[in-house]
Order: sequence, then structure tokens, then C-alpha cells
Amino acid sequence: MQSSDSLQRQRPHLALTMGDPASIGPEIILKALVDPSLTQTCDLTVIGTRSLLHQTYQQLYSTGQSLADPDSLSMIDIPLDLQTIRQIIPGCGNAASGKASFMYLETAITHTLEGKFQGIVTAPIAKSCWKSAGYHYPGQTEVLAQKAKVNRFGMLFVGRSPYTDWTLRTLLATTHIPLNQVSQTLTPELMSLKLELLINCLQQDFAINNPKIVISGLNPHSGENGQLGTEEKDWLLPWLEIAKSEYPDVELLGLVPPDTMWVKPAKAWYGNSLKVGQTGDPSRDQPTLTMKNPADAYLALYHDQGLIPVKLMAFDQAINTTIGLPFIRTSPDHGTAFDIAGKGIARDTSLKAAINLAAELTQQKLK
Ligand SMILES: NC(=O)C1=CN([C@@H]2O[C@H](COP(=O)(O)OP(=O)(O)OC[C@H]3O[C@@H](n4cnc5c(N)ncnc54)[C@H](O)[C@@H]3O)[C@@H](O)[C@H]2O)C=CC1
Ligand SMILES: NCC(=O)COP(=O)(O)O
Repeated sequence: MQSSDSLQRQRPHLALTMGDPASIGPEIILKALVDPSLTQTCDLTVIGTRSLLHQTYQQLYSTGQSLADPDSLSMIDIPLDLQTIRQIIPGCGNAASGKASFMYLETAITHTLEGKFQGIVTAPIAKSCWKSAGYHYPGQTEVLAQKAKVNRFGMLFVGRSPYTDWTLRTLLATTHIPLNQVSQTLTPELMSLKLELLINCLQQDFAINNPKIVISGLNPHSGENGQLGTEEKDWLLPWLEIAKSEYPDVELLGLVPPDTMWVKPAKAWYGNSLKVGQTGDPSRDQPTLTMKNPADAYLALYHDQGLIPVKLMAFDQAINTTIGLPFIRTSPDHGTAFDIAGKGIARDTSLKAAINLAAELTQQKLK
């Protein structure tokens, strides 16, 4: 049996960045952190601007929703000058909010690399606001990787079905690049790198020793034998055959046509929850798993190929996690939602899931 001392030592300390302060970030943080179950397994320190959390608190107080009191939160407070504060208006992301969100992330990374935190949960930022503020990164993922001095990393989405408890894991081979650059960016080397990262993550972080991974084709019908695109025939299929021989303990399936690839995961996600007798409300229906032996992970070749199905099935429940870093990083699957910022209607479900997953994965690493 473990002593309470060793359990205490294994309790992860996570940084939670406020994201873009003009977004729903402050609101979902105040909503999530009122839930005591979140801090049962980890300690959380918010990295942001306390006065802006106060503003959100005041703004939403009259809605009668449960909110954490900003003064009660463990925080690294990054005060902003009055002129910047005036420029930060809910729903209006701009250079000022972009600069603040970049500072929150940088601070979280610095403290984590120094050992103060074992993981980072990031609220959403807007890449366009970073650009306006002069930060030219495709997203938070690349900043994390650069500052951690890592060049082998991946963007993995993880979602646990509320209907069946099945876990959907989707790794993107390419991420934030224009569609017309996907084909030339994909190479056998890149695919091997992403596959290796995914297998390591499944085995080490999720304790799946012999994972089953499904890999998508690129073109309609996976190229239809060269008639609808040649990448599959030219190199993706030969690459897959080599990968199969390199990983005899891993079941690699593919190249599955990108449209049909999502039929089985959707069945595993929904189960028969919408059959007679079931209400469709996951909190009332009994979990049922109808798909036998669904895959442990899906490797999609580009952003929308992977994220359209993830968001259709799991929006607000899935988590974006960066794999390959020396620490855990998770984030909600949604963005800044400027259209609803300040309105009090943002859901905190994905942020809570991101905090819970970060705590779980960090504990796994600390064992
Ligand atoms: N983790 C991150 O930092 C992410 C950042 N983004 C950034 O967010 C910005 C906006 O992206 P969009 O494509 O518009 O996606 P979005 O996720 O911000 O919004 C899409 C729709 O979902 C709604 N929505 C999003 N989150 C919600 C929540 N928690 N509760 C209730 N409704 C919610 C929004 O109101 C909107 O109608 C972009 O600048 C993008 O770069 C996008 C995805 C992830
Ligand atoms: N579509 C996912 C996304 O935009 C998240 O990006 P990042 O800021 O976590 O790199």
C-alpha cells in the first residue's frame, strides 16, 4: 500500500492558461473550477490576469450560474496595463488579447520546464490574434514544441463516448497547413514519425500494448487504384506494408477510404443508444457497446479529414493533446467562440475533460 506521502508526491500540479481573454476562456475557467471533483486528483494554477477574471465574474454573476470566485483561485497573475485592459472586450479578439494569450502560454511553458508544473492545460487562443500581435505560429502546439526543443510531436484528439464509454483517438498527420500543401507535405518519413509517436503514446500513456490503428487514404476511395489520385499507389501503400513489418505487435489497417473510415468509430461512439427504449440523453441511457473490437486509434492525413468526424461525434467532449513533449499538454477541442463570449452560454465540458485527462496522463507518468 502507498503511503499518503507518496500519494501526495504523485499528485500532479497543472498549469491552466486563460487563453485569449476576449474569448470564452475566462468564462469556462470560472465555470469549470467551481466543480470540486476537478481538483480531487490534481492541483491547478491558473495563468492569466486576475482582474479580467473578476470582470467576467461580475458580468456573469446576474445569470445565477455557479462560478468560482477569482480570489479563491491559485493563480500566477499577469497584470496588464490599463490601456491593454481597455482593449480587451469579450467577443472582440485583437492584437491586445492575442499578446496576452501568448504571454500566458509562455509563462506556463517556462514554469513547466523549470519543474513547477507537470502538465499544461490550455484554454483556446486565436491564431489570427497572435498574428496581429506579431507572433507567427500556426498554433499553441508549435510554441510548446519549440520552447521544449522538441521536433517530433503530434496533435492527438481524444474523446470518451458518453453513450458507450468507448474512447476515440485521432492523430493528424498534418495539421495547420493549407489544403493545397497537404499532398507535398505528406512523406513516408512524416508518416513513420507520426505512426511511431502514436504507437508510443498508446503503449505508454494509455497502456495499450498491442494497439489496433486504422490509417486513412488521402484521395476519394483511397485513389481507386490510381484513377482518383496516385499518392496511395505511388507511396502510401508501399509505406504501410513496410510499417506493418516494422511493428509486428501492432495491428495496422488501411488504407481505408477517408469517407467510410468513420462509419465504425461512429457506431462504437453511439452504440445502440438511439434504439427503442433509449432516450438519446447519455445521462439517462445505459451504456451499451455494440461495435466489437473497434480500433484504438485513427491516423488521419489532414486537419479536416480527422476533425470533421471528431467534432461531429465529440464536440465539447474531445480533448486536443500534444504528444511527444517532455510534459503533458491538453486543451479543449473547441476554439475561442468569440461569437458567444460574455454571453454566459459557453459550456465547460471540454475544458473539464481536458483537465481530467491531463491529471490522468500526468499521474500515469509519475508512477
Ligand atoms: N485549442 C485551441 O486553442 C483552438 C483554437 N481555435 C481557434 O478558435 C478560433 C475560432 O474557431 P472556430 O472555428 O470558430 O471554432 P470555435 O470552436 O471557436 O466555434 C465554433 C462554434 O462552436 C461554438 N462553441 C465553441 N465552443 C463552445 C463552448 N465551449 N460552448 C458552447 N459553444 C461553443 C461557437 O459559439 C461557434 O458557434 C480560431 O481562431 C481558431 O484558431 C480553434 C480550435 C482549437
Ligand atoms: N484545430 C485544432 C487547433 O486549432 C488547436 O491548435 P493548437 O493551438 O492547440 O495548436
